[in-house]
Amino acid sequence: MDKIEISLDLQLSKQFNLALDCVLPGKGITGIFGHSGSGKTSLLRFIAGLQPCAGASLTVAGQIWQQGKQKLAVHQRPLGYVFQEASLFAHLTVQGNLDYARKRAWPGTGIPYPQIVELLGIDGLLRQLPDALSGGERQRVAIARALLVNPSLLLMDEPLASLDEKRKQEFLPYLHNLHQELAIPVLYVTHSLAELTRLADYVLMLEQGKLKAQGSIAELSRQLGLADPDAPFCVLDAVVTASHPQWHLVSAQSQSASLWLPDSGLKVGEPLRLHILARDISLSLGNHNDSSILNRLPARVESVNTVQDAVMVELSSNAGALLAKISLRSAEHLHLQVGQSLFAQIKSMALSR
Ligand SMILES: Nc1ncnc2c1ncn2[C@@H]1O[C@H](COP(=O)(O)OP(=O)(O)OP(=O)(O)O)[C@@H](O)[C@H]1O
Repeated sequence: MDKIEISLDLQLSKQFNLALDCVLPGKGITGIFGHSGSGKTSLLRFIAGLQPCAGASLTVAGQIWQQGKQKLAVHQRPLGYVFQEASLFAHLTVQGNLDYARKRAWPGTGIPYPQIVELLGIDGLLRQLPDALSGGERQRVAIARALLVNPSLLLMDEPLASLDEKRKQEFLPYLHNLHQELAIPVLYVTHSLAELTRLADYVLMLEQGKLKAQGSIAELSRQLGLADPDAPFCVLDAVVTASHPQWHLVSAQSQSASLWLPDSGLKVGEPLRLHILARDISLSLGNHNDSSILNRLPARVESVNTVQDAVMVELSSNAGALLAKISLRSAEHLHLQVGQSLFAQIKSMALSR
């Protein structure tokens, strides 16, 4: 019931066909990820009702948006849409833009207005005109406006694309905070792995209009981590379990493993998404407790692949799937083989959010 069910076969041009049959979670952020031209925006446009597709079907949280001849028009779909560039009304102040959305809100209880304003940090901008805002501020207002219509589904098409790297980093915490509060699903289009692994709970990977993979970030961790040739990584979800102020460290639980990591003002109970570079994981045949490395996880070698001048080792551990990048020399020295048991070592200082 509480899901998004999509089935479409859309011939957009002679060369491009978007064909999908999938069920997405009815809560949390689903990242729609793929290279340029893979069909991400076309999928959002179909969901919004902007891209017609005969014979397709779409159900959102039990409500049929399209099936057979039945089809809700664009204005009948309770959704919010945030585009790459914020499309605010230039003649209205920020307050005016927000009021416009509030007057058109769908019935039901969404996040209350004062909380939306606070979560997106736009309280000080309400009297300004859109032209006086920075790109990041405009996008925050655009998100607030999209939420104020009390949507059942929020569509975001590369909302950070127009921001420079510094502004993106400033913006991400707002999305992160919002994520904690939102009860509705968000479909978030991006081709940035960093954004995806930081924000998404679930991923739909597209390739040339077809579904390449779908699953939780943890399930697709290896596939996603290997997709970044410059800095392969793995992702672990953890929860802070204890604080150790005397060492400026916290303990966090990831599946059944306990990890040490730097205390950057983290609270006990706080969920974390750890992004670990493959080059920050070393391997050892024994459990060397005489080293400075605090995190030593028993692991099993799942695959060993030589990639250019290094060796990528996929591992399973009681913290989740790991990826280690080691030298050819080290791989030879350890006689690495699939099925081998060893220890994955991760410096606490290498564990960052
Ligand atoms: N209305 C249309 N008519 C014909 N072809 C279209 C139409 N809309 C999109 N396409 C084609 O469909 C393909 C997918 O486009 P789409 O914009 O959905 O990809 P994308 O993954 O969002 O790309 P990007 O990341 O570059 O925005 C492209 O080859 C595009 O040229």
